[in-house]
Amino acid sequence: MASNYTNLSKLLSDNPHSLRLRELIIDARKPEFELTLAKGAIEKVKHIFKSLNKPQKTAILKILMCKDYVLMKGYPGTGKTSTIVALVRILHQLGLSILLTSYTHSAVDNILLKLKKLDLKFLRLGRESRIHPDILPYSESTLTKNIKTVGDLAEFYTTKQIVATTCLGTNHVLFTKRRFDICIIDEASQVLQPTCFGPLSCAAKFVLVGDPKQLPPVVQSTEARDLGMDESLFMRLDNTGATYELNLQYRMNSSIMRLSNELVYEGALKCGSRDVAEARLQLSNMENVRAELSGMMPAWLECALSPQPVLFLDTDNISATESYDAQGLVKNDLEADIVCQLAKCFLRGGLSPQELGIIAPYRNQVKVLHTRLGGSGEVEVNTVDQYQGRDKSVIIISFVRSNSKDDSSSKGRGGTEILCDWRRLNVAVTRAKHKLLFVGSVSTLKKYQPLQKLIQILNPEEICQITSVPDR
Ligand SMILES: Nc1ncnc2c1ncn2[C@@H]1O[C@H](COP(=O)(O)OP(=O)(O)OP(=O)(O)O)[C@@H](O)[C@H]1O
Repeated sequence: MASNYTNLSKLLSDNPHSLRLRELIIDARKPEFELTLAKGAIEKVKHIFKSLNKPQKTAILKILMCKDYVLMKGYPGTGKTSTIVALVRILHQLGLSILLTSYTHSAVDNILLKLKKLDLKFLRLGRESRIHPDILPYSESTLTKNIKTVGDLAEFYTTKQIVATTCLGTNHVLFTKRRFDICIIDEASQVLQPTCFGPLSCAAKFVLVGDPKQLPPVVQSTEARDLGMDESLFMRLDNTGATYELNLQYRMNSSIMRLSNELVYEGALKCGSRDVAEARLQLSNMENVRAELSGMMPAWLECALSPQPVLFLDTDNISATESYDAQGLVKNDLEADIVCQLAKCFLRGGLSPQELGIIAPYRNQVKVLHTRLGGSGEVEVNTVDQYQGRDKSVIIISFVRSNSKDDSSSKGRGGTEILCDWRRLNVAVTRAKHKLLFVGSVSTLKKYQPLQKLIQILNPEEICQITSVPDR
């Protein structure tokens, strides 16, 4: 919290840079752009542009031409990381200094691992315990090990062309000494506005990379949320004419992508190639599993194991009612049984455990599933929040809620109920590459607007009734 106050005081400081930032952020002044690029600039970096698609190229060109800022809106799987890597290479080649930041340590290091492979040199600030082991050779303590004098240290801090840290890491002494040509904030739609002001105050212009249709900043206090604390800077600046969209995605096949398009993106999301659009789950041993189970396999399981990419398994016919543990936390044991049976079949069919992901909106259900799957090795079970920015070949989502309470009681839980959050649902449905399975009670889930919409947009063959309880 203290660094957020410090950042706010920086924004309110009496200097030309803070004044310009206030004009852009508080007064919502339109950002300015150069009309052309400097001669020769494109020639120098043409080879880096080659691997990018058209929206990615446009976004980078606009960044090179901007005088103030650009927002790069990256829908799920559209190559945000690849585009940031290309951008950093281009800026580096053009001799500009770059401050690279993100909300989490893992996102910073994800980009740095790719820059390392390309042989780019950088300084990674931050606690060593939070830095990826392969990035440690670029940490401050490693790189300053042989520096003996204050003068040499000052020179070291002022000459590193690429410096990377989290948004909260910009309270380092280095930032009192220098201003970067450009600062990039990845995962910007998850960062609190005052936290963003830290990196912004250290650079002449900035690039925010994010997607306001995915998770917003985490704000625990309902009062603060109601007062607008969860509005990210990305969201605030999204309508000023500086947003460039990356809409070609390389993750989901077309059936999975359609859900997100109909839920939130209004058809803007497109498959990057035919191969991506048509990709299906192909498992080497699935035919054998089907043969072994033939005659014993209920219709819903047969349907779930078929190559069909999207399926909602409805539990209404088996009364898989939600329950509560001693602390009053919600779980659903029967849904957990169904998820485990599905997981076991996919693993026996030849799916690698690393390519199977299980999502539950409630932590208690995550715990139950973890315990049940204990024997299955590395299958990751997590909440939606933990899955942002990640993908798996197959995703199974257990929605948990199943009750006979009337409509008004679930509305009573109102906007704070996790299942009412469109952005969380959007993140959940955009993690699977080849197959996406939902498990839940249609009659209960219809009481939550985003899920009502999801159920409504599914094709009839994408909904299947579970008619028999799986063995434990
Ligand atoms: N122009 C491109 N042409 C072909 N493939 C691409 C292109 N850009 C990105 N990709 C591929 O798309 C996949 C996703 O890229 P990347 O990890 O950069 O996406 P992202 O937007 O950061 O993902 P997330 O939504 O998880 O944050 C990668 O496999 C990457 O190689």
